[in-house]
Amino acid sequence: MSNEVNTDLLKERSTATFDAERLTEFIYKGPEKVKRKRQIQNIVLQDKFLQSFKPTEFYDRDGQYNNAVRRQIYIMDRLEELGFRSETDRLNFREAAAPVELSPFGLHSGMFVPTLERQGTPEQSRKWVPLGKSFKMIGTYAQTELGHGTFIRGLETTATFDPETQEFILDSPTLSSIKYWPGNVAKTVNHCLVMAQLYTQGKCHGTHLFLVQVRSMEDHTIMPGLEIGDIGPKLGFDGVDNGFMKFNKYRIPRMNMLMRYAKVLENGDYIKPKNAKLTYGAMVMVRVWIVMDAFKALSRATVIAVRYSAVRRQSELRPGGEEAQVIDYQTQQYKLFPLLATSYAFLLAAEGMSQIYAKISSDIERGNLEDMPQLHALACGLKAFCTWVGCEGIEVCRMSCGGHGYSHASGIPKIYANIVGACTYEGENTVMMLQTARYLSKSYFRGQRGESLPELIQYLTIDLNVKSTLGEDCSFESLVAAYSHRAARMVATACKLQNANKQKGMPSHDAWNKSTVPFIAATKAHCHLLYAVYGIVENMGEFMQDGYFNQDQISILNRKVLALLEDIRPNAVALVDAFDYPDHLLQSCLGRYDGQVYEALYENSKSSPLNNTDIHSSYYNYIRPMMQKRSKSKDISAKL
Ligand SMILES: CCCCCCCCCCCCCCCCCCCCCC(=O)SCCNC(=O)CCNC(=O)[C@H](O)C(C)(C)COP(=O)(O)OP(=O)(O)OC[C@H]1O[C@@H](n2cnc3c(N)ncnc32)[C@H](O)[C@@H]1OP(=O)(O)O
Ligand SMILES: Cc1cc2nc3c(=O)[nH]c(=O)nc-3n(C[C@H](O)[C@H](O)[C@H](O)COP(=O)(O)OP(=O)(O)OC[C@H]3O[C@@H](n4cnc5c(N)ncnc54)[C@H](O)[C@@H]3O)c2cc1C
Repeated sequence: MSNEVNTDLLKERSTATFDAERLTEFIYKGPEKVKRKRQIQNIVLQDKFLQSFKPTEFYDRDGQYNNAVRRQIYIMDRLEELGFRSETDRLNFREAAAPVELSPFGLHSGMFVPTLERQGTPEQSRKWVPLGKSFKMIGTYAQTELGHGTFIRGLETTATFDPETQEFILDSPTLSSIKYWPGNVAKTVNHCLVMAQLYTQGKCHGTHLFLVQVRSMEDHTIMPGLEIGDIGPKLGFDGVDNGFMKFNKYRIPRMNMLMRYAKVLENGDYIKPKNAKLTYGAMVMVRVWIVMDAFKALSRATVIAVRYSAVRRQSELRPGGEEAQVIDYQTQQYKLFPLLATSYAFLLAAEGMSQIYAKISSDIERGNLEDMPQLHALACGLKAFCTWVGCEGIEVCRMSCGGHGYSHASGIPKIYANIVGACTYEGENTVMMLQTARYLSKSYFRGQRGESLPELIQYLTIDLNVKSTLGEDCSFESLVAAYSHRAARMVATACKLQNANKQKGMPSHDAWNKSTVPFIAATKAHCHLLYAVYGIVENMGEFMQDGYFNQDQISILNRKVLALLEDIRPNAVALVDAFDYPDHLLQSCLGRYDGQVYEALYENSKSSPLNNTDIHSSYYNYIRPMMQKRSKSKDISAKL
């Protein structure tokens, strides 16, 4: 490979109107943090073991899982040796060391240990959390069943208290009650946090979490009374062993129920939690993280597509002129620049969401549950919105790289295959949006009654008769007002339909169901408040429906969006460079910093396993016999 940087990319970088390094410092919160991140990434780059892995797509599933376990355990050991204690250092190391591989221990660190910490009594946490943190106990979060994922109240696994033995008996009474999907259940873990219907004194008290040992701590054999296995290949997540698990009257001690909020006493008495939804805390936390995952996935795809578009030349823009960089086509800019802006918006939204989560979750820990519904609504809506928009955007990035985007060598298919799972896991997106919609609906009616609303949704009470004051400058205030107006109008419309349904005599659940399509649209509009001119132009109908904008204003917006493409054009490469994703993190022949994409693609294709031999065994096994048979055939059409 040549060491030179592609001349087009060099030019792009030299003509940027701002210093990309300053923006990188803003993203990572200061020059010292950027320096530290790069140092850590360099440690990974110098590490011979970590660099010895071929791209994951060159391994079969068994190989991918095996490599994932091997690599992740090596990462854990190295983190210990290096003495990295800060969460940021550890995350930077992990991301650099395994940039496109999901960890078979992800749910252990991401859900299992935090849930033990937050949902266990102080005594339970003291006992289990150190075991989890030191990986003496490896666990996961096992909730979903063959028959139910969304509807947690419909889960069928039972945990029946037996006061005689002071145990819970876990059982899978039906086929549909078999746990199905939980990550890392199949081969990796020896413990699970199992969500099951609690029965005591003959009464069901709803779903609760239980710590269940599923494999022997000595030899990893499956505990008697359990059936466990892998669910098979999926769209992505190849390094993750999503599993099934069936309980056959399997006993665990009473104290293995997580009892921070709800309790079962020795005599079988049940003590209710302050709020039954506290058991769902782990899901809320992961939904918040997913917003950051959506940012990472979309921004990586955007870096790849923008850099490649600056290097790729195709067709003549000026008749008879040189072939143009595809980034100079207005249509290409319209595809990619809004995604670049969206990436930045997602980053800020994810950071804002994390701060809100930290504040409200610490209130909850202290027993103040007042803001729980607001946190839930925000996390559900943003998780769904950012994963939907992120996935659509990644697909646009892939297609904007033409044919090469379709190759794994572009790096984009893997980004997509992993993040698209997030539209489903941790709450299917439509269902999540409808949770936010319920919150908006209730808040709208509260606003109508003159009650005060939390700051984020105070816009629901604005006067809908006011028209836009947007002028040539497309001021920030006029844009925010437009989004608020559109969302408020759409929420009001959906609520009015819900009300009209009720007034027709429908029971409230039907009145709700028969207004959920407009509610989803309204909730998307609510989440869309992150956007500016592009979002209006793309959804013009919704902004115009009640004549909020006049014809002149629409023309202003259409002109503005095209002018913005021109403003961004000289800065597009610098704006993606600022994310500061090194090549080994992107794992993309198209998104390389040096832009040497053709050399990289050509080199990469040589490592395809099909190139191990010039003549493939299938020639001897099938093609040659077929040709020999045909050449002996009397059929003249087979003779050349
Ligand atoms: C490669 C390239 C890399 C490059 C790119 C790099 C980027 C990386 C990209 C890749 C990523 C890497 C990551 C790897 C690891 C991932 C592992 C995956 C983990 C997945 C784990 C899971 O997948 S684990 C299972 C999750 N499974 C759910 O998520 C079920 C949803 N289902 C519900 O969540 C409930 O079922 C549902 C609907 C709320 C109703 O709940 P329900 O029926 O009990 O309640 P009701 O309907 O009766 O509601 C009664 C009232 O409670 C309110 N309420 C409900 N919940 C509440 C709450 N939490 N807080 C407050 N309030 C709440 C509700 O809003 C009502 O309020 P109101 O009355 O005011 O209307
Ligand atoms: C990659 C991946 C990893 C996963 N990891 C885990 C894990 O570690 N642990 C775990 O416990 N689970 C895990 N899951 C399972 C996941 O959490 C569930 O699949 C998810 O919650 C969706 O539930 P479901 O499959 O029941 O979908 P369903 O609810 O059956 O969805 C099917 C359709 O019905 C619609 N629908 C359902 N209910 C409603 C409603 N009330 N209103 C309107 N529409 C509705 C949905 O919108 C969807 O279109 C994982 C799933 C995936 C894909």
